[in-house]
Amino acid sequence: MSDNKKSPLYVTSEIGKLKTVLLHRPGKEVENLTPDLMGRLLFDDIPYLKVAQEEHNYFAKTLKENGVEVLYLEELASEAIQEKEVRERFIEDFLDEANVDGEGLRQALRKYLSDFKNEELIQKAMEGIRKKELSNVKMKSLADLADNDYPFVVDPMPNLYFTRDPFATIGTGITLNHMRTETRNRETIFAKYIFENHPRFKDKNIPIWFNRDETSSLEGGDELVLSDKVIAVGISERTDAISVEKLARNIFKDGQTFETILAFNIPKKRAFMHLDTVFTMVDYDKFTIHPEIEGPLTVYSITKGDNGEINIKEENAILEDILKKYLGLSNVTLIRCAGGDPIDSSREQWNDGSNTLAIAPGEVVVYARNYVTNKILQEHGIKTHIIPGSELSRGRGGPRCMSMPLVREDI
Ligand SMILES: NC(=O)NCCC[C@H](N)C(=O)O
Repeated sequence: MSDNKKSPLYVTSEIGKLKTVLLHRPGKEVENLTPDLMGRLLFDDIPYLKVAQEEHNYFAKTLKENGVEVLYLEELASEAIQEKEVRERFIEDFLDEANVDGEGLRQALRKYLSDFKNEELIQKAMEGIRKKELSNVKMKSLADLADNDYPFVVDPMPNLYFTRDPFATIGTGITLNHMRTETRNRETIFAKYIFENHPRFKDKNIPIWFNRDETSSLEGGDELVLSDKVIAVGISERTDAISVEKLARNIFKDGQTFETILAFNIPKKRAFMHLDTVFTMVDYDKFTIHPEIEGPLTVYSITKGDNGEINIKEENAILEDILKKYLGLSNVTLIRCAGGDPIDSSREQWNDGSNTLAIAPGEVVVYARNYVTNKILQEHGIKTHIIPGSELSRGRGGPRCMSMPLVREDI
């Protein structure tokens, strides 16, 4: 893929030196969480925003100090809607996807949003709109008069700081994902507008391997680029098996270097919502793993067949041997979360002990609170960049979940 090195997107591994990454600093959307909303909006507690932002700033600073260009979702999105026609289209799509029904309410919201500058409009779209914000806007909506208990006219999107999930960079393209839940599916509108309209990406012929109008779901936390030939995808609580097959057919057709997709069938449960909550790559031949998935794990290989067809096979070997075979390695080490101790590993996995972000081969960003696993990583020769995550982890995501690499060097 060396001809493509000028592409605004270029990711051929999980561990190549990280050059450009997309983050979102958590904003007021997190303060629109209430106990009644937590379950539906996929949080287990309400983070203290001030501290969550400080922790996030530390994360961004760690990346910048290590030579990474940090881009912010909120900035790219507001730069993408500069043209009046694009901004208007964005508002209409946003209202549709927020299920704002009834012309009276839509008119009130259009009027309310018309005063916002682009940056403020994007922030507002992210944070949600409380009913009381519309008290000065004349509204003629029967629904508003009748359903007066619910405090929002538009729900917040508190999971946006997990930039890993709504789209994923693979090679020089993306999957623009269809998410399992409505709350997370709404987030994909920002990536759609960025890739279609931002000068950095617009007209750059970025291939889209999977689009958000698909009916089956695929989420970025399940998509791991292990090498320029091999992709791992989780079949999980969030990603359907059929989505993996669709991705394989599209990516194999497109002339990229990828030849195999390893589909990891993992238990469907909240704590393991994506493959990257239980398995990440930390070095050429080393991976973190949560021991609880090792027993139930089944891996299927999908390879390029003749005439655009694909071959699907259940792999009958242990995970180390499957990885050795497809990655052409003579040795593979699986580093178990908290060394496999049943109590420490489930506690640390819950707070993303297995969810590392590699910034170079053998160098990862991890949360301080997972000190048992971090020490074991260090004993395996892995350099750990330790960041605080007491508030950030309340959303159930770690450093890999909070980052979407756009460019990495080849390994
Ligand atoms: N890749 C990841 O595992 N992302 C973490 C997403 C956490 C978020 N609260 C969610 O449930 O979707």
